[in-house]
Amino acid sequence: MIELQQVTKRFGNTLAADAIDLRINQGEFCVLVGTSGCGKSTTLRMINRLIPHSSGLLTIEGQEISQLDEQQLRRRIGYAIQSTGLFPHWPVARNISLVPRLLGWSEARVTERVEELLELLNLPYAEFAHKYPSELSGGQAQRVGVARALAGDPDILLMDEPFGALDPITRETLQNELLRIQRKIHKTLVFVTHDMDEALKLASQIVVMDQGKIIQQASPAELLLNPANDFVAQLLGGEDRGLKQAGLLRVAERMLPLPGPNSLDQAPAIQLHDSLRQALSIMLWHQCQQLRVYEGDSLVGYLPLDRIIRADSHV
Ligand SMILES: Nc1ncnc2c1ncn2[C@@H]1O[C@H](COP(=O)(O)OP(=O)(O)OP(=O)(O)O)[C@@H](O)[C@H]1O
Repeated sequence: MIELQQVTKRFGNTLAADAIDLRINQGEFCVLVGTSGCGKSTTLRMINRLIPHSSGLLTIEGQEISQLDEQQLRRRIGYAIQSTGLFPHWPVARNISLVPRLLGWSEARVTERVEELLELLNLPYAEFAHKYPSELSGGQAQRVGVARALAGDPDILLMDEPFGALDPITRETLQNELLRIQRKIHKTLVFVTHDMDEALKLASQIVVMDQGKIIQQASPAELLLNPANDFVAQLLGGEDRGLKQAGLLRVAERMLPLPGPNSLDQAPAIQLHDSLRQALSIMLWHQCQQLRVYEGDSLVGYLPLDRIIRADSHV
């Protein structure tokens, strides 16, 4: 668990972090979100001591981080940033192996780890291990950055706008991959973004910041239902909130059993795990009011428009 108690950071007269109280449990995907200059990056960087906090208590598993040695910090906390920070004159494999080497792992263990991580990030070893960062696309470089942050098998992964510079499609792909990876490795993730949609998609807990302070901490669903004030509501997109909420709900939650054989032959299809927002979009596009719901190749039910709008509607 990461715990910040009354943690403050001053840069001269600027209060970049103002008495932050925050507790991030093991396995949590915590996203810090807010407008530019609100103190997200400062808060993140205090956790790996890149920025020393001015006052307050900042502990990891109960240990004040100022008491941890450099080696322990490096082992326990991975860090990925937007510009990737890859060394341009080192090939991918060497970039990824930086922390394991610093930790004194054997050559065989380092190689095994690099292979494992490239596979996890969907970068085939034979194709990518020997490439230089300049030979990678933005999305591939970002994957290598994430692989490098995970290399020492840290308990905690800090990510500062890692997908901020990518085009929307690559960005979405990497968001999905990060969710897939997190389901597999179950680290404690602290992720900074100014993009509320990204926060809603990724987070188990969202921390909204403004002017160095935490304004609200809640799950995506709670935040959408009960924004603490107008500022949070505005960050959530005002009247778009309904659509964003639909983006968090799965078709599975509203689907109904099939009314009878062949009764829906003409209806477009959707997958059980897709969102109600996707369902609504398909209905608008096809100008229809019901969809056939599939789990893989199997037809498992149907979703009428009324059930998107009201959970208690039985049509
Ligand atoms: N090294 C520094 N020296 C002086 N002031 C700083 C320093 N780093 C950050 N600040 C100030 O602290 C405040 C918070 O900055 P921070 O980078 O944490 O914000 P942010 O929310 O991450 O913003 P962005 O999304 O634009 O990166 C800002 O007012 C910034 O100007």
